[in-house]
Amino acid sequence: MTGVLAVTMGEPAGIGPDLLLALYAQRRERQLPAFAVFGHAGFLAARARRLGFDIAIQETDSAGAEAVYANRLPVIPIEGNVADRPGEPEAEAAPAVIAAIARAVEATLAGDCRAVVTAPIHKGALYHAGFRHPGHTEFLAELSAMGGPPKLPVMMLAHGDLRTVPLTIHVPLAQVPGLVSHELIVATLRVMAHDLRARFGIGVPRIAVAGLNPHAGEGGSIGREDIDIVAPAIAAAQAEGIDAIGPLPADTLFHRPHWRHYDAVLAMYHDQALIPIKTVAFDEGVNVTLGLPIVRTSPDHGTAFDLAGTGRASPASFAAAIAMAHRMTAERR
Ligand SMILES: NC(=O)C1=CN([C@@H]2O[C@H](COP(=O)(O)OP(=O)(O)OC[C@H]3O[C@@H](n4cnc5c(N)ncnc54)[C@H](O)[C@@H]3O)[C@@H](O)[C@H]2O)C=CC1
Ligand SMILES: NCC(=O)COP(=O)(O)O
Repeated sequence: MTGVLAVTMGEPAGIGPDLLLALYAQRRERQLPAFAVFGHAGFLAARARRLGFDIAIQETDSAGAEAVYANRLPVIPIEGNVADRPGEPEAEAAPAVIAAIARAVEATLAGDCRAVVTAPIHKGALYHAGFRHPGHTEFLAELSAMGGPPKLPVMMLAHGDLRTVPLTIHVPLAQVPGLVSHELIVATLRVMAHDLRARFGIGVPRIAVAGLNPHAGEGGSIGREDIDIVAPAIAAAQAEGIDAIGPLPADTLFHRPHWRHYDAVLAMYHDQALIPIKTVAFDEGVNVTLGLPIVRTSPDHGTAFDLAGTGRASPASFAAAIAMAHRMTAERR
């Protein structure tokens, strides 16, 4: 697999543009693989000036980006109304934010780029502008399906050997019990088992499944979902040869000696999965989407409007996302 990594510009009012510019400025000392930014060139130049970066930007296409990268930041131009106003999201920028993601996926599916690394989007700002996907994860699945029915995308947060997956993602907590189903658990375990092998090189991945209820239901006295739904789904996955165990109490599962026995944890909802990673590794955690025909990674943090345009945001998680996308595609170059 040849070419650059496709980095999307993300929410212009957030820290994503600051970080990708900072990483380009530090590309040599960090030994970063070549990347191109799918974004608005004028906006990126303005943000670079604001932050005091002496970065030359060159508009190009995916094929020309690798040759440009050594001396100029390659930008695959996305047109639109994108202003340099840190901390002030504007609905007019939303079409360019969305188009940057769509174009990056298109180029990667076509084999012109190696993988997609997304800068954070502000979900509220995009919903306001009519974006109908909960987040990148579901949008990427739809784009990757190229008009067919989307496959199940699975969100994983990863740092070292701690890897967590939320079964349900951006849904109100009140809806979670109704969404925890036999089919979704088995399908998610299949994707995890497959991609832990294919993307992470783990021969026989061991997956722990967290219970939905406190103490995994305490034998049914604190909710029956773990007995009626989660346990039978794990048994069905085991019958297919997937090394899954549970349901285990979510609070003690993340006690360090415990999670080290597993290659990944399937949690039942967003915060159950993301809090452990963001507690131990907010600076270096990576969000990686499983179940796609392409590699997609992202920093684990969001748009941090409070830091945008200040130069104070840490690029470490973004750098880790780039490094993971590089590792996952390097052996196929
Ligand atoms: N992959 C994506 O597109 C993601 C998008 N988001 C979106 O970001 C928006 C804001 O979300 P929040 O919950 O406020 O989380 P956030 O991660 O943007 O900020 C939480 C706190 O962490 C700090 N922080 C974040 N990144 C940092 C960095 N690189 N260096 C230093 N400090 C940093 C912020 O200043 C803030 O105090 C929401 O719209 C959310 O949906 C959140 C996570 C991922
Ligand atoms: N909390 C994780 C997050 O918001 C990232 O979602 P996505 O945009 O990667 O689907």
